This record gives sequence, structure tokens and C-alpha cells, in this order.
Amino acid sequence: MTDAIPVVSFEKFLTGTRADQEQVAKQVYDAFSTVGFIYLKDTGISQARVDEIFELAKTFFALPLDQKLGYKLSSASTNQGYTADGAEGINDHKECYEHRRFANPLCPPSTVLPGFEETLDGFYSECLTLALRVLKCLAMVLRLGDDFFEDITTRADPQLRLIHYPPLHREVIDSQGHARIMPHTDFGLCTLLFQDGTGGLEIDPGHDDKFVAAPPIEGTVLVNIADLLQRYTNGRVRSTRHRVVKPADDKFAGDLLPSRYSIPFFVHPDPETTIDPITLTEGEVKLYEPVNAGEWRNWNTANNYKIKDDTPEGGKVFQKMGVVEVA
Ligand SMILES: O=C(O)CCC(=O)C(=O)O
Ligand SMILES: [Fe+2]
Repeated sequence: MTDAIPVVSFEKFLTGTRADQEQVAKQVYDAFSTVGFIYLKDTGISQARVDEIFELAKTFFALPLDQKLGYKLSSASTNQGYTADGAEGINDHKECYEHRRFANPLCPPSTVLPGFEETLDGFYSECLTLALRVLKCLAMVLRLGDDFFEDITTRADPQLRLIHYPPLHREVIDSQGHARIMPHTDFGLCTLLFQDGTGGLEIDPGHDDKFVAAPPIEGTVLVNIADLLQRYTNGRVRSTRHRVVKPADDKFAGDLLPSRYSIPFFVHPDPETTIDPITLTEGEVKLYEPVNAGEWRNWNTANNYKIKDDTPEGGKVFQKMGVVEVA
């Protein structure tokens, strides 16, 4: 169960000496190069703060559907606003709200949800700070220079996502090809994931299609590697598949699964960054072709939402871990 994913305190990275930091960095790297996931505690983001954001998410999703659809996400490149249940993957059972760094034109105004935008902006910057510290761990271990990831994220526009998985009949999730969120890897650099107490998240730690539970642990944030970082590190760190299914039977035995809320923060580099695998040893073969981070993100986003208008035509068609040139 949880043993598959290490639980590590980040405190010494925040307050310790360089030697302390290197020790934490090594633990982080070891988790990322094997299971691809880690639970971090003592991150500087308190549980009380996370609870506050979950309450805010609940007030948003409690708005009537018509009102939420007034903030509807409709462009893969802007990728901001609300998506209703069924809009992203017909077999997923969730609704989402996406918040970005520089502009949020589809954010509910203070007349509708007082304090919503400012609170999310504040939480967004806390998440970005933490994510950059986690990435610094990798830069330290791989000897890329401490500021390696800072330097490729100055104009980057990561995405804070609020997710609500509505109550769902057990038989729906038990039916073939359905899940609260289907198995996938994330496609940016890395993801912070806050989950409520419901449970149901599973990961494939051995990359062999054997999913195990990644249950919520109070006071922690899960961090996982995403596709671009697997590519950039030439496979040294792993982008691991995960999915959300039903909570453990001993938690909810009834027919109707309760609502679940989660808050991922997807970290992406500056759009102009070329993700060309970094090789560290003599004669090391690059496992992946270079990709442009902006194109990669738009293509993956458009593909997820099936936003045809935004899918570049006659351009590149990406595969999850490769790229096929289309003339
Ligand atoms: O809700 C969760 O716990 C996982 C969400 C997720 O994997 C995603 O949005 O990419
Ligand atoms: Fe994910």
C-alpha cells in the first residue's frame, strides 16, 4: 500500500545546511527515479491552508451548473476556466476549474465568490515556490546547477486545478473502462497533488500495470514526476501512471460513492524551452527526441479536452513518449 511511496520531511531542505539539503535532495531523487511519486511533509504549506482551499473549491463547485458554464474553458492554449463532467475524457467522472499565473479571465468575480481569485492567486504562488524547491533537489543531485529549473520557469504558466468528483454509483466505476479519472501520466515537468480524505487514488509504482493505493496522508502533499521531466532527464526520473477509482471498501461500503475533491498543481516550463534529453555520461544515448514545451503542452491539452479548433493541423503529432513529424 502506502509503503510503495516514501514519506519524506522537507523541513531540513527549508531550514538546514547545504549538507542537510543534499540529504533531502537525495531522498527526493531516489523516490522520483523509482516510483516517480513522493509524499512530502513539513513543506511550508500547512494543512490548515490546504483545508481552506478545499473549502473554497467546494463553494465554487456548489454553484449551479449554468453559472459554472458561464466560466467554461474553451481554448487549449489559454486552458483556464471550468470544465463540466464528461468534457475531459468521456469515461472520467469529474468537473474541474483551472487557474493560471498571469491571467484568469474565466475566474468567478468577487461579486459571485468574494475572495476566490485572490486566495487562489496566493495559494498558486505558494505551490510554485514549493515546486521549484522540489525541482532544485533534482538539479542538485544531477549537478545541473541549483537554478536550472528557476531559469526555465520565469515566464512559465503552471496550472492550479480544482477537481470535484461528484457522488457516483459504484456500478459505474466498476464497469469496464470507467474511473473517476482514467489511468494517465501527467505531461508537464512535475505535479503537486493535494487530496481530501476520501481516497481512491492509485499509482503503478513498478510500471507494470499493478496499481496500488496512494491514500491521503494528513499534512502531506504528493509530488509526482511528469512526462517532460522523464524526457529531459533521459529517463532518470519516472513519469508514473495513476488513476482515481473507488475508495477502499472498508471506508465506504455503500452503493453511492461520496464526493471527492483534489487539487493538483501542474508545473510546466517556459513555452519556448526545448526539452532535449540531458545526457550525463560518456556515450549516453538519448532516449527521446527533442520537443518544444509549448507545442507539447497545447497538443496534450487539446487532445485531452478534444478541443479540435486548437489542435494544430499539419503540424506535429505527439505521442505520449515520442513525436511523429507530420509533413
Ligand atoms: O484527483 C487526483 O487525486 C488525481 C488527479 C490527477 O491525476 C490529474 O488531474 O492529473
Ligand atoms: Fe494526473
